Amino acid sequence: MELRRTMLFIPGNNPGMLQNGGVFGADAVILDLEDAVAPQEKDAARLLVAQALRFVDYGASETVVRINTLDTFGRQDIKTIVPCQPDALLVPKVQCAEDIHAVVAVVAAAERPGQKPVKLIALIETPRGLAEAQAIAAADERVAALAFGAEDYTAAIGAQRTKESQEILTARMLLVNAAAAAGVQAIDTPYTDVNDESGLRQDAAFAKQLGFKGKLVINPRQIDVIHSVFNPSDREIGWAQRVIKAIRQAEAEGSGVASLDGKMVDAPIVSRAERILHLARLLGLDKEVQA
Ligand SMILES: CC(C)(COP(=O)(O)OP(=O)(O)OC[C@H]1O[C@@H](n2cnc3c(N)ncnc32)[C@H](O)[C@@H]1OP(=O)(O)O)[C@@H](O)C(=O)NCCC(=O)NCCSC(=O)C[C@@](O)(CC(=O)O)C(=O)O
Ligand SMILES: [Mg+2]
Repeated sequence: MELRRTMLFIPGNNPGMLQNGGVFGADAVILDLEDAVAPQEKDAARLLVAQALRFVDYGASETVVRINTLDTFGRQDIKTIVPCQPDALLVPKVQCAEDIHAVVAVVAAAERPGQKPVKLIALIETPRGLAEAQAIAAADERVAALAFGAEDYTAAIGAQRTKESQEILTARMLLVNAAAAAGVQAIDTPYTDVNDESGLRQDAAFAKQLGFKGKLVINPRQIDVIHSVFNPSDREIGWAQRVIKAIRQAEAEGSGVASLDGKMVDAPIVSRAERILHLARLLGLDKEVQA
């Protein structure tokens, strides 16, 4: 499982930001050729991003490039970018499984022999894309995650965007379900007020509660806040360890159900605890913790 707690957008036409983007510790950097770049700057940005992939050290961050749609600049983006070996492409405004098939065909033709296959992350930000999200997620084995773009989505459905975000609750839940049904990750929309740390913390905590595995990020100051939310807390790790202990003891006594703090522990609780411990191990947080 890839860690994608934070995926930092870096405008593809900003050499300074492209140069420094690796130092912030985001799980992924998204070098953006789409909406952060004006049409007259697309060609220059594409070359800058290609150079960045070759020469900038993004450390442990997954390298992702947001391409344009195939009916605009996307084909040229793929031809130039894929040979520079990004880990993944973020495909915007995906409407249906056929959009993924079309991108896969262009990507496969652009890959060099022996190159590690480039993964795809589908950005779901249109009403049709949301309606088809499960088919999109299952369209090809390259699809590793669905990401949600709430600004384009709410604009398209004519909803008013609010801090409370009630208007995107259903969309968020549908997206998490579609991703889970296809066995891929769900990544939440960016929080656009970069100066509102407590709002970001609340928003990220709610996204985690809904089942998202991380968030798109627009500013480096948002990264630590989001990591602290998506990292399992000592309390969660301690609870998970006690769940595993309790179920092992019950199994040794011939039962598949245990009791912990007066609450039933059975298979789904155990699998939640195992997911927490798996994430804790990935993050090196799997020390003995007392809840
Ligand atoms: C928001 C703001 C203007 C704030 O500026 P500020 O100046 O207040 O930032 P400060 O914090 O003061 O910066 C302190 C230092 O960090 C550096 N620094 C800042 N941001 C950095 C960064 N991202 N990467 C590397 N470095 C960075 C900066 O250069 C400075 O470095 P230095 O001068 O050396 O000290 C700035 O962050 C920014 O431009 N973000 C990227 C915005 C963007 O990419 N949007 C498009 C993608 S979203 C999207 O498309 C979603 C969606 O698809 C969703 C949907 O559909 O719903 C859609 O369509 O909307
Ligand atoms: Mg968008």
